[in-house]
Amino acid sequence: MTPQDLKNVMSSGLLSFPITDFHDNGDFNAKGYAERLEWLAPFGASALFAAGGTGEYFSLTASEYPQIIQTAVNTCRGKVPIIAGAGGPTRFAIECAQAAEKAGAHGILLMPHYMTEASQEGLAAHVEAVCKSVNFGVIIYNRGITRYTPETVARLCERNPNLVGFKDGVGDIEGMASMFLAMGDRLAYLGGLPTAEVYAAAYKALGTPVYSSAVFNFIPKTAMRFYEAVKNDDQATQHQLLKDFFMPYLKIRNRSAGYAVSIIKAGAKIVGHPAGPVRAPLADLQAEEIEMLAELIRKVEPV
Ligand SMILES: O=C([O-])C(=O)C[C@H](O)[C@@H](O)C(=O)[O-]
Repeated sequence: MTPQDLKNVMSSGLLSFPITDFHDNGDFNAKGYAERLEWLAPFGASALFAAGGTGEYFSLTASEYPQIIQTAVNTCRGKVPIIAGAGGPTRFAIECAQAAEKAGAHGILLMPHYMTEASQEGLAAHVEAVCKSVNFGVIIYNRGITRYTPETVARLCERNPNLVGFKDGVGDIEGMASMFLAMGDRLAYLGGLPTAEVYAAAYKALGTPVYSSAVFNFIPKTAMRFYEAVKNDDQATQHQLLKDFFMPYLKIRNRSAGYAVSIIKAGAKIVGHPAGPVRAPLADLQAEEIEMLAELIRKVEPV
């Protein structure tokens, strides 16, 4: 897939980040992961991000990463494009990006560099080194301490034709509006805040309607229904689902740092597609919280 093709894929539809399956001892469970992707692929997401944030990229080892991406590519070939997470230290991000390209992924989402603060020049050098190490498309991820200004992104785009996408996980409306107005259709934009549904209508009004859904992992039909409601400006359905599901869901998610991922694994288990535990430093939901989540799921997708 060319970088331009990747940009086109990112320009419409609902995208999602599958969780990564682990055995009870924490090892990667390739069979479970393949079964999960087989299950999710037909629900209509326009691309799946393997080993992204919800896929616990930040907890994966260098040796298991290629296996995860290869499993995703092999399982989804001909069904749905696979974009791989890659990030952390520049050289590690390059190793991952090249492994993903070799495995047949369709592009990468360049995750934050972690830990240290960095100047715009430093961030630009990091992104450029990764872009130049591969031929396929690169999407940068605005999140945490990795925050790009429109000037930095404009310079990067001039020098790196394969930089085709910008994913926002910060939620600064002024920042996102400045980026979109400065870069226009040079980039594809993805709203990717934790529980992106809550921001979807606002981002659409800004001119960037595409978002990724983590809840797609366990209520894919509802996630698609919400996406259709946003697409068609059907506020009644959006508000109903926000009231019935998303707002009480946020209350559970906000009980603990890191639950944005743990709650997705809990949801998958509740609907009969368990992916095993999360890895430290995340923690799994408590029994009482799992029961609260199950109750909510029954409201929108009764079995
Ligand atoms: O890696 C990530 O940032 C994500 O997993 C993004 C999520 O899908 C986010 O958009 C959400 O929680 O809906």
